[in-house]
Amino acid sequence: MSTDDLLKPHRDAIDSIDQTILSLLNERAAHARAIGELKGSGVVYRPEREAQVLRRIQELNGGLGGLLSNEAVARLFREIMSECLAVERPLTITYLGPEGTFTQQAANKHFGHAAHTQPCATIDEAFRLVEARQADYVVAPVENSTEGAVGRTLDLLVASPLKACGEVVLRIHHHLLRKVANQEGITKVYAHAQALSQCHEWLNKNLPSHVARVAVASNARAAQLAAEDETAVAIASQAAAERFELCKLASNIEDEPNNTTRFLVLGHQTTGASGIDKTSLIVSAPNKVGTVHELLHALSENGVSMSKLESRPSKVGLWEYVFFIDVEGHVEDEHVKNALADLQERAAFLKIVGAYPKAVL
Ligand SMILES: O=C(O)C(=O)C[C@]1(C(=O)O)C=C[C@@H](O)C=C1
Repeated sequence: MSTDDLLKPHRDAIDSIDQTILSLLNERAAHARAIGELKGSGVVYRPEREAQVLRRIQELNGGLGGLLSNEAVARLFREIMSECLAVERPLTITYLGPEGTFTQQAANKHFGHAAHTQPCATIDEAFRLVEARQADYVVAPVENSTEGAVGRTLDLLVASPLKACGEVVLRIHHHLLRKVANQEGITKVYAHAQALSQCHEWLNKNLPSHVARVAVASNARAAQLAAEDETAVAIASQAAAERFELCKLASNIEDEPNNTTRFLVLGHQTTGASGIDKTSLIVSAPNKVGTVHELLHALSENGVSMSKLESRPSKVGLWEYVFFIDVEGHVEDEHVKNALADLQERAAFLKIVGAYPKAVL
């Protein structure tokens, strides 16, 4: 028997399975449309339900012991839900552009590719469009595992009326990109300041010292500049390499192999509990000895675990600080509710930025 003959029964089986999958996908989309009609002019995107759907799929997949990894099935169902949601109403997500930034990658990871992503010139503008209801959600970076907090986002969180309804965790890989596929005659390397510092050791070891390091607004902008200048290289993502048709001179050049950025998704809605949630808070303490300890005690006394604590100058009084705190659990959970009530009594200022499902993907 020829190879073609041997392939045939498998391909026939795949054709028939695809037909079944296709009709089931359309059946699923019809239910989504019916749900959308029931929601009327209300909020269509339900992060808590999406997290539950993805977690259930992973649980079912684990039980099946099939060939596909939990990560793979979650990615597939992420896209299925994205298309089903677009049947209800397509979403517009703002982010710090240009196209090809890690934030756009984070937006697509969280909302899938049926959502329309809209690049903005600044994080401020990305927030403003959503605040003015000209877009549905904003995705903004809050912290990087090697670089720490993204100050501008944290400052915007203090004043913005938007609420956090999701988080995205993205592994960051940097590549060295150039218009031509060789290392000769390189005079400068363009990158975002954070990428330059995240690849500092690698650059010291692998590029001659006369190569100038030029910080630009984003890694995608760096890729764009490298596409216009053959003597330049850029540090940027795979997406930027593809978008600007650049050659990859070196892959994964970040010094820290677990380099990860965490993003928040913000919109106008409050999100219900999904079962595995986080709550983001902003707290400021009166300027007295021991108050920070007292604030944190309000959490531990009520059995609430903290997953992040970041402080920044409040910009109001000299030496006054605001604290960005993430806790495990949802504001509707009894122990979190009690901790927040205690915190409210001890803090000069308390803002609940939002409660949202822990990232699944
Ligand atoms: O359950 C809903 O509310 C739906 O709209 C359906 C659905 C889905 O495709 O499963 C789609 C969008 C929502 O964000 C959550 C889930």
